[in-house]
Amino acid sequence: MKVNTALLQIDIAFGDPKANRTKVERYFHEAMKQKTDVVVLPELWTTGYDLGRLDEIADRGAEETVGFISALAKEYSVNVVGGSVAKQTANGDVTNTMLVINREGELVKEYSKAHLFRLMSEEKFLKEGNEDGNFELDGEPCAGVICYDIRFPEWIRTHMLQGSKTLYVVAEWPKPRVDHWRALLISRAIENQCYVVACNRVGSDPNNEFGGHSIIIDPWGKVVAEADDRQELVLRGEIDTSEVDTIRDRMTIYEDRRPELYKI
Ligand SMILES: NC(=O)CCC(=O)C(=O)O
Repeated sequence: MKVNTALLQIDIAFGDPKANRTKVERYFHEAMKQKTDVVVLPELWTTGYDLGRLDEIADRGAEETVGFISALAKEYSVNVVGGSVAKQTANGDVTNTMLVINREGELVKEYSKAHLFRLMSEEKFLKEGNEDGNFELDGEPCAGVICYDIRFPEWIRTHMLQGSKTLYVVAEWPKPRVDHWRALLISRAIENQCYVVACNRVGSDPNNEFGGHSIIIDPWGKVVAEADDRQELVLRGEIDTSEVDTIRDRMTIYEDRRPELYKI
């Protein structure tokens, strides 16, 4: 299946959900000028990393964000891997949660970041998730993870063993480690023989400068499209999930695995 993807690589206003929604709406309309099947947003795009003010700015039950994305998805009949937001749960915890919404405007998946990133103090303010990020869009099996999660190849493999062909990654990845970002994403694509569609932010907040380089990688590890490190833009690329089957049939790594030897 051919899937036209559009990644919104944007700067994020620190702790200002209203300003961020206005910007996302603008870029969303821009993206919809061309045929698009899936729109992807970055990590924590409503609040940025303003973790000290989550009491005030986290989205209760993620209801406001789901309503916002759902309206856009329905208006344009497009699937949305809606980045992640700080979601305040019923018991008062806050999770870093990806929201996936289909063309009908239905919430098809919530995935909460499983690996919290201590270098950005996530473990002090956020609760980790314990569920996987598998979902379907237009009948195709996909997986979604959040930023630091890509450093855990066993977590990505756990998803791919369920049959996913496309890995969506949403991120706020700092510039000083952007070489890790590229290398890790290319490795995840090659070792899992899957498409990787990864949306990062640009700009800076009081603590970090972010590295952009949103990227689409094919299941052979070739870069299909890549943004630079500073520009706000819509990065577009077409993926063809039948390529995944071709490569998996030709080089049979899933059949050749020896899980009985692995000690993890
Ligand atoms: N927001 C994040 O999870 C950042 C992860 C990161 O920077 C890394 O190096 O890993």
